[in-house]
Amino acid sequence: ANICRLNGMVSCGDRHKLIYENAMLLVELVKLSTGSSLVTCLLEGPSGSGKTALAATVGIDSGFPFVKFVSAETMIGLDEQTKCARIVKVFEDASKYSFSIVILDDLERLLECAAVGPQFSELISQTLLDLLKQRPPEGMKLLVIGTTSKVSFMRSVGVCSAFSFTYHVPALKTDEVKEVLEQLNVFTEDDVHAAAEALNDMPIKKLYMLLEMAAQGERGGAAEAIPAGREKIKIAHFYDCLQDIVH
Ligand SMILES: Nc1ncnc2c1ncn2[C@@H]1O[C@H](COP(=O)(O)OP(=O)(O)OP(=O)(O)O)[C@@H](O)[C@H]1O
Repeated sequence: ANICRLNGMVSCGDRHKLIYENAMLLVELVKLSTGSSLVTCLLEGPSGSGKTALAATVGIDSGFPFVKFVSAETMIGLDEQTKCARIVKVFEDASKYSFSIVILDDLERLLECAAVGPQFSELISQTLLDLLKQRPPEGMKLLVIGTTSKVSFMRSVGVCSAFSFTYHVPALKTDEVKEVLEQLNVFTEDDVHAAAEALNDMPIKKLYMLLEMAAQGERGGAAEAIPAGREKIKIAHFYDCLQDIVH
């Protein structure tokens, strides 16, 4: 059992909520458009800020019959041509449905190229740029959501401007951290405030890592007690863990 899995999605403040709402408006835009339509949206922000989770949530909540992730993880070891073919195939599959979402997860990793020479694949970036411009066949409606933590790199290779909307998914500020901690209920009421005060500019992934560490307890004993809600994280131990991750 761990804290992250037990709690599912938590709300992490108005800024994240607004991005979700905007993205859901794009879903509506795609739905209500007449003829064919292609809407593209880029979620950029620091590593671990929750971009993938947000894109996945929009995919699920859209109710669209075709929602597919394109991610580098499923293409490890493939050559450029094969990767391109895989990506193109996903878009072809999408066009068989009236309403589709394609999530291009972690664009910088999709563009990575193992071969020596340039650090990214021109072939893959050109393929993506073409797909982001290509109008789907008549009657097909497609929303493409890209995610990246390397926005300036994406800008330099022209990928940013290929998306019609861009949203910045931020790391969490103190009050947003507090909102998350309150939902997770891993501190006593007194300690929630103190713990949140110690954290600012924290990507949600890092926050979870820190909490998992702290939940292990000083002697590694309380691994089950805290996720199960039987015990709370001790604030002194939490501060120690925080020291460990910042240094
Ligand atoms: N609202 C949320 N509620 C609960 N967990 C979340 C939430 N948002 C993100 N997470 C969790 O935080 C971790 C990081 O999120 P995610 O992978 O979406 O970030 P990312 O910005 O895509 O990261 P990267 O830049 O490394 O690809 C994941 O384990 C995810 O499940």
